[in-house]
Amino acid sequence: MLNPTIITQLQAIVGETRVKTDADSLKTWGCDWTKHYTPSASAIVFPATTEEVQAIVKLANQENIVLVPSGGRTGLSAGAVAANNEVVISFDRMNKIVQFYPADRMVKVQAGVVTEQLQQFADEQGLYYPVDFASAGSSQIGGNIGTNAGGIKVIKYGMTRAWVLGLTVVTGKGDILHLNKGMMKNATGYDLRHLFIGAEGTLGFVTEAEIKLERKPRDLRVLVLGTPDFDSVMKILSAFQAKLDLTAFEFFSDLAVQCVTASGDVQRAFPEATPFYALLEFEALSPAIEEQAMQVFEQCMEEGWVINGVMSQNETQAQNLWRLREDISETIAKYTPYKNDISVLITHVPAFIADIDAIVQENYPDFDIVWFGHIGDGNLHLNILKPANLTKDEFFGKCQVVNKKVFETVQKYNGSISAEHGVGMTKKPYLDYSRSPEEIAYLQAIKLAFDPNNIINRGKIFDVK
Ligand SMILES: O=C(O)CC[C@@H](O)C(=O)O
Ligand SMILES: [Zn+2]
Repeated sequence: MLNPTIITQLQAIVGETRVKTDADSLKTWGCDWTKHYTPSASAIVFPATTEEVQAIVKLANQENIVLVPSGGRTGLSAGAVAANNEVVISFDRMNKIVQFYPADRMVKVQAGVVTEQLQQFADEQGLYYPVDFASAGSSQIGGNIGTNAGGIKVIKYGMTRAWVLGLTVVTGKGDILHLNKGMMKNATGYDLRHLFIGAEGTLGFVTEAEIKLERKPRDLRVLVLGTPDFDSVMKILSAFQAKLDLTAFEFFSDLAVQCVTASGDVQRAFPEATPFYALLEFEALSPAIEEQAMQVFEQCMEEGWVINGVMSQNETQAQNLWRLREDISETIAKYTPYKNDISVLITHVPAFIADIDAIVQENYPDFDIVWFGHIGDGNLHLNILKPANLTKDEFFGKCQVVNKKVFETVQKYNGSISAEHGVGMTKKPYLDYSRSPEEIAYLQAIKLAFDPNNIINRGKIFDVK
């Protein structure tokens, strides 16, 4: 329970109606999509400017109040969950496009701008914001920056980091910093902007960002190829990459397709089921490129790597094929899945998957496993579905035991325990499988340099003394 005088002080900063303490609001803004924790926020505050955020941070330092940043609440690692009576700072009101710089192909936005809103703005200018994922309709740019969000176009366009040219932040100390100010070139020492990207809001609040835009892709074609086994998926990747510049390369298993098509409004790519599918996309900039793609497709069929496949003939078909991949996460949510978001070098993917498969077969003989992911980037999403006869706690307990083996394998291949969803609270106990003790000590020192009283997003990624 928050002291009523603090509520009054928060209201004095943001306005009386901009502080919510009713049960519904505490529940809604106190959590993200993670199902592991019970939200327990003490208040939700909706600032409208960087200066208001600064005033809140200064008050929090004086009164020792812990703050949790909240964007579109689509996170999957509990990075934006308030489970310990924290005050949540929501960016819902900071949703304006601030300024467009056509000569720089850049736009300055507030942190609460929704990803899709930015994509649409870019489109209206004849340009393109390439970071894309299924939750683009809800996720906010500030949250994307916090997790260095990836998604379905990383193979060509990189992660969110590649598109952030500048940041305005309020540090945990309450200082406003303008980092890199949108410049392409700036060789003046440490680039603090990059520390805030992927920091999951532990160093301070991102309030505005300068975002680079790109030329629009043209004549995109989507191919879905059914494969007899996982190894064929990687052979298909090499065959296509040798001849074409891909804008996406994803994979998923037939169980994923069963879950998506069960929803009723998405069709299979072709009638017969195959164990795995590769989805790839490229720009058919000329008939020769399209011809080249068909040749590789035929070569893959001759090699036995592809059993069946289709190529989109129009935009609607392309969208339907994409939905087979993009709808997976949402359609499996009802099974309370235990999620892994792991990555290794592409070189190691075949051996890594074989090891993970052996662990899964031995330890989860009775559980349904949905395999999918951005395998062209070496990123696998492993989702274990909860059997109806187990409670959530029993199920997560069992998965956590097996998780140790999964993460030992990640470590064996020098991989990451979180490729794109972040560490938050769910992956915090496993951080040392990907980061050395020396590295974690530097991270903790950096955290305390920006947030000496440990006011912002306390207990996320790692603990500090
Ligand atoms: O739900 C998941 O495990 C992955 C969600 C998202 O990163 C995706 O690639 O669809
Ligand atoms: Zn993903």
